[in-house]
Amino acid sequence: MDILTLKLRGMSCASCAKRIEKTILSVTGVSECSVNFGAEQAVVKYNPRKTNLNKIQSTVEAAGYSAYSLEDEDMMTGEDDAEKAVRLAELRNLKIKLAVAAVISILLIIGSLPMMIGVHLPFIPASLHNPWLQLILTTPVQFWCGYKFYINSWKALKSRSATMDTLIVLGTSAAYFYSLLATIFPAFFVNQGLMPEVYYETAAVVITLISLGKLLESRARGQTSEAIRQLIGLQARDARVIRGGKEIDIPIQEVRIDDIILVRPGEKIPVDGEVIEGNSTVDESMVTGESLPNKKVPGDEVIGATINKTGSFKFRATRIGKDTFLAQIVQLVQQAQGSSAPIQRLADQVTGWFVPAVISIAVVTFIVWFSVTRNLSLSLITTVGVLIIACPCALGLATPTSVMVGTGKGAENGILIKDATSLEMAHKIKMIVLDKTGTLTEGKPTVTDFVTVNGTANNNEMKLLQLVAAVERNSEHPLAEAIVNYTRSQQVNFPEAKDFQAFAGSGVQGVVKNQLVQIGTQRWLEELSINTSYFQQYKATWEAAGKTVVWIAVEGKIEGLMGIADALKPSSQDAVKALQKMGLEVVMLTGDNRQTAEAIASQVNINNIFAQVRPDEKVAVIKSLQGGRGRDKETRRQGDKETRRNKNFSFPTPHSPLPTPHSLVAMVGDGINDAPALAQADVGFAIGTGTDIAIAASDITLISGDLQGIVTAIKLSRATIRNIRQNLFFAFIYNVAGIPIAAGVFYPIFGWLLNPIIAGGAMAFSSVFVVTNALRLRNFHN
Ligand SMILES: Nc1ncnc2c1ncn2[C@@H]1O[C@H](COP(=O)(O)OP(=O)(O)OP(=O)(O)O)[C@@H](O)[C@H]1O
Ligand SMILES: [Cu+]
Ligand SMILES: [Mg+2]
Repeated sequence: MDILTLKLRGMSCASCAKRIEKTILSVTGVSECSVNFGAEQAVVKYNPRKTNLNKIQSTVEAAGYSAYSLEDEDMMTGEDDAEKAVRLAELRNLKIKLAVAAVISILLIIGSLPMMIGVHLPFIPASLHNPWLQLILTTPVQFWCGYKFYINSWKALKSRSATMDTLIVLGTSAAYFYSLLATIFPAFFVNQGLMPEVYYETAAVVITLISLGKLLESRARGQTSEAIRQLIGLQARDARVIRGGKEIDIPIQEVRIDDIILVRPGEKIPVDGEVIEGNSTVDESMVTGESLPNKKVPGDEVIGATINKTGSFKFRATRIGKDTFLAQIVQLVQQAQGSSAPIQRLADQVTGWFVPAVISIAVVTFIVWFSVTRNLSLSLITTVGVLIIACPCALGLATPTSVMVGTGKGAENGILIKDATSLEMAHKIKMIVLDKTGTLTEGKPTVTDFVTVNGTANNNEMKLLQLVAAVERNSEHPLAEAIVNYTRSQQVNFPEAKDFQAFAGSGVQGVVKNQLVQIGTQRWLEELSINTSYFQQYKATWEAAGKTVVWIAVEGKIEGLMGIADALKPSSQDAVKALQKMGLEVVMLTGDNRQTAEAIASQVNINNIFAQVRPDEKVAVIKSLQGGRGRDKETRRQGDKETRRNKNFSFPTPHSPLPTPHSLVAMVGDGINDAPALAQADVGFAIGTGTDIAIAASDITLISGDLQGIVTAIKLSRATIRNIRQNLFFAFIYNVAGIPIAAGVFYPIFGWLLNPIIAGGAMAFSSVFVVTNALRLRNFHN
């Protein structure tokens, strides 16, 4: 199965999106397709052996739209020049037509003003009231300015469907042709006992207003994808590479992997790479959202599009083109913007049958009015009003535009939201589970204490350290790294270890110089029946200070104890406080010892702790906090399997009673060993520091390690959902209230009727309102 993202053109409203979706799905070999009207994109899942891009494209074209693939190459350059020229020409054309239509509409309104308000206005020339002149004025508006509506509805008709264009064409044509008959054969109407009234201004003004609405809407919609444009704009244009011993400036597209690139102070770093010479500080805020500049020394990674501050350095390019960190962010945000939120489902269902329903209502309106009143004009006016006001375009725009602005805003703050579903879920979170190491703490532990049973005589201390480091060198656990670094700093060389084994969440073992060395938790060593009744005082003091205590046994006997400290992130305290203030239950989940966990937890004011939880048990903890709920996504199933395999799992008791487990649970982890738990959680936040991010398992990635990002993400989600609700409410109310008024349901009671001109204005501005409201989200800040 391949996945393809298509850029679409020619859609006029949400029912077009539905139609394209159906069209693409009808292609054999396509299994899934979702079209996003706001982003003008389609995501297609297809079997490459049964179909291809060309076939899909030509099917879309046959339905009257155009589609082209978002090629990897263009992704970073945005639309190409030819594409842009076409769009600008179209825009100019639209503006000219609009200007013509507006001038004519004003003349027509002036001409029919005396009739409308029933007063004779001497300064208005009588000729403007002449139906023949009005006919001459209106005809170009109807067929030249309104040409697009005819074309679009004809295309829709050909594939046996109807869109908002159909409604506009039906409504305005009814007004136009009725007036035409009344102009040519007034006698016919008089004979029937009817006034030969004309409604030219209705047709012309409706077309003008809707065109104006479209123009404003497309302009506003252009701004919703501003975040992407800004991201792409961050890219450097060229790079100074060293080739053949010479420094040359080349465009960034020509940079190859392993090129050596020179960066001077104040310059943009062109691509991703690794520093090989020199050092500097780099402002990475545009990508990570983290405001403090980062120090860079040889061996450190640099990210393309970030800005070099103080020093000059050389680096080796490791990722270019679409593989760079920035390109991946752009791609991710684009995908998220194109996805649809569950909250949109209802609106989608409604728009699916909206147009046919409206046409039926219009027909019924006409029949009822005509048979009751025998008044052709009144029947016509109500029918046209229904056709015009009932357009569901605002409904189709309500969610996608807010999602686009919301996800873009996230990216601006260093928060990558995977899809609209995650964005929506985040506002419902009731409980948030924080991993300790690497999430609340820096994840860069250092050995602070080391004691041995036999004291320091005979260099005994260093000999033990040698054994420990020999084993730990084989482990990739952060604690192991701390121990190895400590050993190196003591200038101790260490031998090879044999039979290395790691026990997740417990410790490691290996054979060094024919001795079995075991390093890990007290619990584990006790399980191995090793007497751990030593060092009670040290253990208690270190743990109370929030240090991790690591036990060392050689040949089944305790020989030493290490205290390892991992500093709290500066942001942790405030972030936890903010989360609690938002009404969230904050829980800590860690593999570390209870006392250590408690010490850390008390520093940040967390009361609910799950300690000594093995990595494979974390999924089960999350699941039980969710009330044993299973999840539907594929990744979540993976998590379930994980727990089932672990049959002996007994649920660890939390420190204090937790609230009833039913709420939505979010998990925050460093994204590597916490992956299954992140996938199990309703919303998984991955802490991705630098370029080292595990986006796959999480729903939201915080590019910098700052926990404040969680607060921002939840606030952003809440703001977005509020915005969507406003939009949906407005869009629904507008249609729900507008249709009966236009149909004249209230006419007999209150004398309410909706002039089609007002209906046209309301319809045109409903979508402008929705998009403008979504753009308000751009002002979001936490
Ligand atoms: N390589 C190792 N060397 C020494 N001790 C280890 C090692 N691996 C695990 N341990 C012990 O097992 C405990 C649990 O490890 P685990 O990886 O599950 O959690 P953690 O990284 O300490 O905390 P968190 O769950 O918050 O990330 C550690 O606190 C440590 O005491
Ligand atoms: Cu519409
Ligand atoms: Mg860990």
